Amino acid sequence: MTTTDIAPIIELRRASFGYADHPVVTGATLAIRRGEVVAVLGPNGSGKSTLVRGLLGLNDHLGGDVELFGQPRESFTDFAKLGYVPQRHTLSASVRATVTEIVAVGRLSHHRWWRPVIRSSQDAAIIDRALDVVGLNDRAHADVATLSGGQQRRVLIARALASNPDVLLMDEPTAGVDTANQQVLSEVLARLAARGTTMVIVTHELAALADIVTRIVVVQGGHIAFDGSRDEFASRTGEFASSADHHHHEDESRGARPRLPGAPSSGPLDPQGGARS
Ligand SMILES: Nc1ncnc2c1ncn2[C@@H]1O[C@H](COP(=O)(O)OP(=O)(O)OP(=O)(O)O)[C@@H](O)[C@H]1O
Repeated sequence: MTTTDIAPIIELRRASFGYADHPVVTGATLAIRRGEVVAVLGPNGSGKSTLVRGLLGLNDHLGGDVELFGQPRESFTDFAKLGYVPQRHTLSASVRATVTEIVAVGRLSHHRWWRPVIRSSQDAAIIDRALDVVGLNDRAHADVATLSGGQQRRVLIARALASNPDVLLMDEPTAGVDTANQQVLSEVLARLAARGTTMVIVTHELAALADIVTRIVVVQGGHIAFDGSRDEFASRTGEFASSADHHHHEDESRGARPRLPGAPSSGPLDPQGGARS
């Protein structure tokens, strides 16, 4: 392995993110390396989405450092390397588009904007492969409005995959999806993990992903309260029980107080924000 292989592809050092001048996530220190499958857990409103969106530059960066592929995020431009599947996002029923057309949007970042987008045969092959991974080849020409919520999530994952990202960041990919479709989605994620895809997955359904997750990060009250292996996490299940498999309830999500106990003074918890190496 060369140094570039082991250098983190995402690195936060005491990073803070929020909205306007209001910090929501503070002092987050985290390094994600190639091949890792990281589950981000935590109570509703603890700041998981703010953390993921923050490292992508989608909210305000209020302190500390963010490096993407070894470069400060402020000067980083190659966002095609980061595939993002946003939270609670399905495709609008008012937009008439086929599955292929939506997935093709993932190719846009590979085309210079001033040129008309002419899909090459290489693009077509990549789109095909992305649809194959999410098991939607047979719906390629279907109108997206005719798909179920779970299928639409898979279209969005395929769109992210079509940009050939180095890392996939997914915000609750299985939320609001029925059990059968959750199973299909877990299989999709397992297939991606088997291909060595680096993934950061915000989830309340750890059980569905337990086989593929290599590392768990718990966000609690805007801090990284735990960062460790599945085994370390399992040995502290009691402490973090409410972080995993806590079903999402929209009503209690905003402004909810963290339900997890306070950080103890020893062990993998770091009250300063998780500065562990
Ligand atoms: N667009 C926004 N503008 C202002 N404040 C926001 C915004 N989005 C989130 N917040 C604040 O940040 C806090 C954390 O929200 P965030 O969505 O990051 O939590 P979460 O852990 O992802 O929650 P959930 O599990 O419910 O998705 C919220 O309680 C809210 O106060």
